[in-house]
Amino acid sequence: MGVQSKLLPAGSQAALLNVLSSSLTFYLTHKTKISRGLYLFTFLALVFRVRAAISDQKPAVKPTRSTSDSSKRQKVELNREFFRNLFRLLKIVIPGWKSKEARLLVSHSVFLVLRTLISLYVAELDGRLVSNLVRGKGKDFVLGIIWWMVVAIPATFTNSMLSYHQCKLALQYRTRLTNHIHNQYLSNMIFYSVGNLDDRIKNPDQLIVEDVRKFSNSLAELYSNLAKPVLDMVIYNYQLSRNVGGEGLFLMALLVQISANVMRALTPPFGKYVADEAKLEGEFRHQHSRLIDNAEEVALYNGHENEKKTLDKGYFRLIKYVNHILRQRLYHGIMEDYVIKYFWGALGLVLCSVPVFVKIPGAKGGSLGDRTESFVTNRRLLLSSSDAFGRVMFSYKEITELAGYTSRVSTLLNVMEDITNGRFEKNLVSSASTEENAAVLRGRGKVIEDSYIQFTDVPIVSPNGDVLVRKLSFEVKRGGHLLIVGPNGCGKSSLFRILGGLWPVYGGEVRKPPSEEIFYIPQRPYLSRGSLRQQVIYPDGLKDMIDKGVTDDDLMALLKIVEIESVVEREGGWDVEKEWREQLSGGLQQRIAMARLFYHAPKFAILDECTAAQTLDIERIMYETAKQLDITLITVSHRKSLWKYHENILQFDGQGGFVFTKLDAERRLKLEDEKEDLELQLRAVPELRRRLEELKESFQTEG
Ligand SMILES: Nc1ncnc2c1ncn2[C@@H]1O[C@H](COP(=O)(O)OP(=O)(O)OP(=O)(O)O)[C@@H](O)[C@H]1O
Repeated sequence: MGVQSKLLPAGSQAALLNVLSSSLTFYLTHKTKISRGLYLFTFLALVFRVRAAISDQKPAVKPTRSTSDSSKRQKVELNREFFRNLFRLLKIVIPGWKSKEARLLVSHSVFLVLRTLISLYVAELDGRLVSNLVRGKGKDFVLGIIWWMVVAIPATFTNSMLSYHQCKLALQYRTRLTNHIHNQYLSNMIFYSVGNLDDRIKNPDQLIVEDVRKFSNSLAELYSNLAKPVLDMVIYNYQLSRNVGGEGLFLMALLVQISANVMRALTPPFGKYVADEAKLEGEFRHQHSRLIDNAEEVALYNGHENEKKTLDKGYFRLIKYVNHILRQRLYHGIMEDYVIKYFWGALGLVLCSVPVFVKIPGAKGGSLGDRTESFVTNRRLLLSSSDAFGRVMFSYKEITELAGYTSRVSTLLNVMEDITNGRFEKNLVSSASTEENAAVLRGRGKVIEDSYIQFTDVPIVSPNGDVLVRKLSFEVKRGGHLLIVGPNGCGKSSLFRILGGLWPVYGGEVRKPPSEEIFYIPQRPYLSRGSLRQQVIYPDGLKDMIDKGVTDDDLMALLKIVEIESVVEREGGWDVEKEWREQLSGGLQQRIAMARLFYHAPKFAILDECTAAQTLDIERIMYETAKQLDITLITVSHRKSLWKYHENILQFDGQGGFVFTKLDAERRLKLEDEKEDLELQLRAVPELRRRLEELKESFQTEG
């Protein structure tokens, strides 16, 4: 069944609710057998409709690791899945009956009831005022106006409190949800896994910032947009049925129900539209973020034309979809306006005319003043009632929009939960399906905490299932500095990702010290937001630094080692905050990272091409200082100048093979030089051969 039909029952339930409230008031005002029967019938009809709307739906498919496009599975319907997701989110945003949110909801509800009662009183007052006017009772009229102004004080206070409560609730919901997501997102390295090990979420930033806000607003709005009109409908209808008779009201409600059913059949799937639009907005925004992140590279490549095409394409996709939604809203708006405002308005006028033409038991007499008073009061009640009913009708659109945001936020929570439990969805490379590789992917290895690093038969597998090395074995004991070499893409950095716990261990055994004893320095070091001091001590904060007894002078001494102490003065002191990534050159960033390594002085350090932009002199200072600090080094580098600082070498061949052996740097350098000489000589052989042929030819021609 399509999405469309699932979105509409809310509208027809609103209509049915109206019939129910009419028949209830009919029953209350005319306690006859017929009215009781009508009430029971409509009540049961409503119950069945709600049950059908829920049980009609099949639960969504549970995701498993697969290569399919998850967006195809995304459903935005008012089904069991939606209610389950909404309930789960409600438990997060309203954690208990004693929570601040619950208290806010209660006081919000009190103001909702208060407002309806005030409106009811105002309707009566309005009727009395006009009646006094028609009868020419000047004194009563003036007193009525003064009273009207007095009543306006609690009325306006109530209105303002209602909108204050709504905004406050939205803010509270957002705070709860954002805290909940941040707690999960920034634990177990989920922020890394969401982007790198799983394909389901393309832009978590959009989900956390935009969709959570929209969900919170939508939820807070829905409560006031739904609770108040439902309450209004019951109270106004009760009052109306006393004034105009229950039969007329019931008949009108029935006609409204029929027209609501017609509208139901013609309403497009707005919930799905909202979710799809948010997704396209996210993609477009992500493309802009990418351009900002890589602005320098794009500018130097003169790649703006290419980038413009990508951005234009992203915008065009988004805008094409928004236009489609706009058109749907236009057609739907025309139909909705006609039915709700004009058709139901006409029905209302007919209803107001009932007491004029029919004698209602208990109603006021037939003088012009009485008729005017009852007409003005009834018309106001009817307007309020139909406005309330209209809002319940309109709220199905809001419910479906809420369904869209619920679906997006729930997807984020589901993916984070799956990742925490080790379940990923990622498109796999074709080689992953071979029997041998599939067996590797099915396996699970052991991670044991120890005082040194050791890999025993551990496969190196990329997140898309590419088996780079089938069984890797090596070890790094304290002081056993290791050099890792191999061609591009052979899995050198992947080894560190497994060591750092970013990628799963598919087999064998990994022994490693706790993560705080291993430090990582990449080629382009990470510089956080914050002061210059924070760059040196990252990920420590100022408090950690003080607790460790380290002072700014100590930090300055570290910068002196790598010869960049002048940076502090040049940049305006330790406390200056800047976007350091843009402020400092690549070489300076690398030296800050070295100072950071000396500050933390971990037991093991992984240096991934981290001296690429440095002179041999600085490189020497760095390695010698690290060794003095008793840091065991694991280096990835192609620089021969670094060999002498290492005891062992792990050499990948790029075909899945590797050698782990002792590194006798001097002997190896000699061999390497000899090899290079021979290669040079070999390269010269064809040229020598050609020269020889030429000489032979000239001998022959010269006889
Ligand atoms: N997040 C990821 N998702 C999918 N594949 C990845 C991911 N990260 C790395 N890979 C793949 O894993 C393989 C090994 O990458 P790795 O970064 O370990 O190479 P490397 O040996 O360090 O190369 P280089 O010397 O170029 O840095 C590459 O084919 C790369 O495309």
